[in-house]
Amino acid sequence: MLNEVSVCKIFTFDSAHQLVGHKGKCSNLHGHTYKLEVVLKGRPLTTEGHSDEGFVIDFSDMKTLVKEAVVDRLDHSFLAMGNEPVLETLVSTGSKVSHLSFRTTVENMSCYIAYQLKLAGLPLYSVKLWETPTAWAEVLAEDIPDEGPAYRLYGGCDCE
Ligand SMILES: Nc1nc2c(c(=O)[nH]1)N=C([C@H](O)[C@H](O)COP(=O)(O)OP(=O)(O)OP(=O)(O)O)CN2
Ligand SMILES: [Zn+2]
Repeated sequence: MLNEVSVCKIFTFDSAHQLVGHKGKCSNLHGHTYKLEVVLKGRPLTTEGHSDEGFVIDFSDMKTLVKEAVVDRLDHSFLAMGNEPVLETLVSTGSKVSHLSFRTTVENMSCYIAYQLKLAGLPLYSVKLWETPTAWAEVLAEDIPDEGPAYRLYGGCDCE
């Protein structure tokens, strides 16, 4: 019986957000360079002579799939819950907005990303999202319910 192996690829993206109602400085509009660690788990391919022999997944395919499913959508966008006073101006002036409909904490963002990667069919093990060089949240794929993460939704969202 072949054993499973975890593989990890790291991505970065830059986004702005605002935590309305936060007691501290994060109630201001501000930005982060997020660092995203995606871990996939599976059995390395055993097909002799195949390009992917010995791979759980080719890192370059992983890069394409993760960028398509989440990174390119979030990069250089405003991460919107929907209750931010600046949102209407951003939309009306054509700025890139990710309409997420949940409070854009790093906890919720990590769950959202994990759910999107599961929906994309990746053999996800976990997602770790660094919001700053000193703060991260991590979620295991098995802890994301099939019907989606348990954050409170505010209005409609473009997540699906
Ligand atoms: N549990 C959470 N706490 C906070 C979140 C969050 O998503 N989850 N988010 C923020 C802010 O958006 C932002 O990330 C600021 O965080 P903080 O660590 O306080 O940032 P600093 O730049 O001050 O970090 P230092 O490295 O300590 O200078 C707030 N809290
Ligand atoms: Zn922040």
